[in-house]
Amino acid sequence: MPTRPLVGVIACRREVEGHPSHMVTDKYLSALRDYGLAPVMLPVWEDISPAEVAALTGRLDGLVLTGSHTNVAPQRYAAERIPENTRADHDRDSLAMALVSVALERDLPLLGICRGFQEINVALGGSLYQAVQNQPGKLDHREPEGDKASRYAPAHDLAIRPGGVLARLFDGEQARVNSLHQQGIDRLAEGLRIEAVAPDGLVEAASVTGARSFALAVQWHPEWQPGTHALYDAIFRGYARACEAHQGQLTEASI
Ligand SMILES: N[C@@H](CCC(=O)NCCCC(=O)O)C(=O)O
Repeated sequence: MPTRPLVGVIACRREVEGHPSHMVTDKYLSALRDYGLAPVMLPVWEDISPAEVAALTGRLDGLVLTGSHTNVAPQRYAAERIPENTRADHDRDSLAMALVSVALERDLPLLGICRGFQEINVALGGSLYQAVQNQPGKLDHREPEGDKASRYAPAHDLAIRPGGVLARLFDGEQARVNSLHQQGIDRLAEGLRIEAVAPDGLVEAASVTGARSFALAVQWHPEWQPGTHALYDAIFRGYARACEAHQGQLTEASI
């Protein structure tokens, strides 16, 4: 019986009922499940060792770096924390940086979402605006008020760059996407290709130049009801195909 590709999903550290915990919100896991994948949560410790990372990822067919209300530590891109930057998760930062290297070294399909997009940029040498709304000429990209349907509703236009990964996945040069982030791409890392921008010029998606597998990261949240949004659906279909291909390679290799 064919097994589903196994996809590692990075956790966040939270306190649950008074206990330190590792968690992933369901929408990431259910979206991966709905597209035929088997998601598994990857726990995060700041002092995780390379051997532990290798053991956690050795059987995976893909990696997903999710969104989170916490922020990548500004020290990781040689910046001082600003007052608007109030939430950190150093345990998550540590594994996220390691997973970017693992994905690219081992051609593991990599999907970054929101904080995950920012992590990939920082891991590859880029930097972030800690409060995009403070930048002259930039929109306020923060999470709107209201119920979840309102918060994850399309919030701004998106211009998709022709000839890239996203343009190959999605037949269209324009879309509208949700927006739930205060931070954003300042200096784009070398080795990343711009795939889409917001009306204010903020980079909203990038791919890893020369990656031999799927390596795409987006600032918005395609895991939110992807079946109702053509662009979100195209991203998850493309990612699932890449994970299936990786699984096939492993299966062939294991014969
Ligand atoms: N904290 C960063 C990234 C924002 C982000 O990932 N938001 C996710 C909200 C919760 C979820 O849907 O997972 C920033 O503010 O830029």
